[in-house]
Amino acid sequence: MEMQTKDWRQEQERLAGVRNKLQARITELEPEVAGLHDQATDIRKRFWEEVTINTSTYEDFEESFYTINQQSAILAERERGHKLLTQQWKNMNRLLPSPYFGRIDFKEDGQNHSEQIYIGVSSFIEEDGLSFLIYDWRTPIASLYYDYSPGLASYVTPAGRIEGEMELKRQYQIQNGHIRNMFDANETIGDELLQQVLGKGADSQMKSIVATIQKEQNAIIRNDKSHMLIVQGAAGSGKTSAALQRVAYLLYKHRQSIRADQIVLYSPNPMFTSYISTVLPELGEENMQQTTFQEYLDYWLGSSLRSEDPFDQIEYVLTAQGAPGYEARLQGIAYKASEYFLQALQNYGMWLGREGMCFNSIRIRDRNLITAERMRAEFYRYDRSLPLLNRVDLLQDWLLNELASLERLERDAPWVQDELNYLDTEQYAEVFSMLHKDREVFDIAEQFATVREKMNHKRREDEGDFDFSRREEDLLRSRIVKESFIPLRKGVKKYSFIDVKGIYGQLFESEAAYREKTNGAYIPPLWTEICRQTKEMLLRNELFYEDATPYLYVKELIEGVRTNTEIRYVFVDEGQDYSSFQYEYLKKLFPRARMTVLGDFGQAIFMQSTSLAASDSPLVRLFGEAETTLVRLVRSYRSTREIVEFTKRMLPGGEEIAPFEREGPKPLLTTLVGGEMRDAQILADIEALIAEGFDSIAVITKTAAESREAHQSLRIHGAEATRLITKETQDFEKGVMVIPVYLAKGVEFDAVLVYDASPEAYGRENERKLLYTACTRAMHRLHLYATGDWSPFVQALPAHLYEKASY
Ligand SMILES: Nc1ncnc2c1ncn2[C@@H]1O[C@H](COP(=O)(O)OP(=O)(O)OP(=O)(O)O)[C@@H](O)[C@H]1O
Repeated sequence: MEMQTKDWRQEQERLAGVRNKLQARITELEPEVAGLHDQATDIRKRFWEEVTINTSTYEDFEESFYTINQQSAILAERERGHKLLTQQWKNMNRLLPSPYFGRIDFKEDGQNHSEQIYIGVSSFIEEDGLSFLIYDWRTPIASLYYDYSPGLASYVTPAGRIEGEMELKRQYQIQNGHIRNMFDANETIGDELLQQVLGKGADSQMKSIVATIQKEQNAIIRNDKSHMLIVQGAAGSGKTSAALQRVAYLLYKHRQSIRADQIVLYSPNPMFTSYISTVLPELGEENMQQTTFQEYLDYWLGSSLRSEDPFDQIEYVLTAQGAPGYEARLQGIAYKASEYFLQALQNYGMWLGREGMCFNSIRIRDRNLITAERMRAEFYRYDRSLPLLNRVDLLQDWLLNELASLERLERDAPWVQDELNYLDTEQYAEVFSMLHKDREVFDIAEQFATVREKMNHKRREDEGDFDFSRREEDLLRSRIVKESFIPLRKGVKKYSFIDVKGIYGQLFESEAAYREKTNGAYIPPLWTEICRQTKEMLLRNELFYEDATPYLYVKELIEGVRTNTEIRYVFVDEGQDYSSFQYEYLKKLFPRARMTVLGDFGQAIFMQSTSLAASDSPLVRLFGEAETTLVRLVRSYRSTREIVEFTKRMLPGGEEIAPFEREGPKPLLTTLVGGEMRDAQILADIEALIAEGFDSIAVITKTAAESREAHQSLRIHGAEATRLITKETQDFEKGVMVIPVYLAKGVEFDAVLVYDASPEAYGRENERKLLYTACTRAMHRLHLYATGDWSPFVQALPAHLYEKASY
């Protein structure tokens, strides 16, 4: 929209005015911020010099205690003040180059003039403490900016809904204190600023979308009602962006009660973690905790068992077709992620309550101290109505008692005698001096003994005496035995007497046994082979990825559930890639947390995927319908209209996906006569893309194996600078890279080159979503290559959606 010059001038003047005030406040705060900092460090340094600890009398002690308390109270007060001021100071500095990005003029019903609301990344209030020069984007009134076009509008405050009329909505691009651009929005004109933002190139770091949050995204960001918020959103619809804005919103809204480390976000891989790590700091907030499910599994499984990671699992699924046992493994993956299996394990828990618990004998020096049989007998003696957990605790107490009495008996065991004989003089000396110390410590007894010695004119027992050496030996024996019982006791406390591996393993003995133990659970057809594979892994102290969560589930069924009550919000990104099992798990792990799950079933490329949106989705059942809100995002912001039109046709049900209006060339399908030709052509295309100014370019392959080959062969053809991305890659950088599709999830590139779009690569139904995921990583350009036929998912697309080339 054309802007009146008068408006421009006024806006420039206001901007200059606000910036002056910001600058003034910064200058004002500067010495205080610096001074406070000095003071605080100063006090901390002198802290222990000023308080002398005097404990000779009780009053002195009280006095010192009081001084310490007082000092630390002053310190805490100063530090609190310091933190607040520093925060303010930082906010002002962040505002200075670009104080705001939006403005609305709002006339509240019943008022006769409208108020100008300028919106920025944090609030800035006049010296008088009353008028807002800038409103934080998270304030209630700022939601008007995101939710409405000019016209009737309303927003919700803690006191109720405020209605009125929005007379103006204006967007600004302000850089280094200058207005670069200004747009007025009305019903017909879309989001100009968004148009501009989306036209730019991909970055190695995700950016905040605070200035252009869309209405449907705003609903996600500000949702504070449900226990479970599920977002099913098309590729590029801003799920991750909205999630991060939501974290910032929650931190603001609940700033009195929630810290950043009480929010945890599950990411698909470490590279993704680095990709999104700058968004919150950019918004002036601290980062939430970030982790992956794998990290958690590894932590709790400890060193006793090694779990495969999800990337090795998917690599197997994608590359091992035709290998013996392949079909069974696939069935196993699906089954072990299902609610059938969850139910089966719950039933198994009941069964274990009646029979079949497995224990590890407690052994000392290749000898059974307490056998598994004894434990089992003891265990099933307890009241059967008690839950498994409580009986395990009873058994634990019993074991600790048993150990105590066995320890006494053990002192006379032959091996202890052997050890005694091998003790060196140093160890003897140590015990000897211990015995003497004993004597000095009990100095009343010592004095008494001395007196008695004098009275009786009799020398008392000493080193040379028989009794003394017996005591010495006793002490040595008990020390030797104690040493070797410490680990046993520790083990019992950590439940290592429970044979979880055996308990999990015995589920996979035979079909009939499984049926019996799980109360007639559903069994997949290739069960016998699934059993064989599972047991083979267990024998090597390994677990398939699909077994890891169920294994922990069984472990906790018996040992009790681990919980973290600190965490208040859990975010799961790429939520379609988690099994119902894993969700069940997260729910238990964080009993006081609300959950936000974001994902796209269209990109469900792992076998254990969960549908997020279906009415019978296990996710909805997790907290129940009443506690769950489901939001769908269908507008795709990442890719140009041409790319979205192309990709959405690959998905059944993809019709509902709507592109944001941004134009570019159609996807290009290049057919080549051979692999050599392909590599040469890909290199030429990369050169051309770089010349066009694109600097984030990804050659996407189906598997890691294919990535390695492609990378190798592209290098041979001259692409030295190309980077190979593997599951170990920690940082996301710009440039040209080769990457397997399952690692490219969640990130985006200026240009995507699908290395091999043949039927061999993407032919089976479960490969459809892989191809879709690969293609939807592209923002501006999409190229596909094939050396023979095209994948059926490409062939099925109408020809007007792409260009063709062949060499
Ligand atoms: N409101 C918005 N304003 C500006 N940019 C946006 C907005 N929403 C989304 N985007 C941009 O669209 C792109 C895709 O966003 P994002 O990665 O959050 O989508 P996603 O739904 O998580 O995608 P995927 O499912 O493919 O991982 C990003 O570049 C993001 O900055």
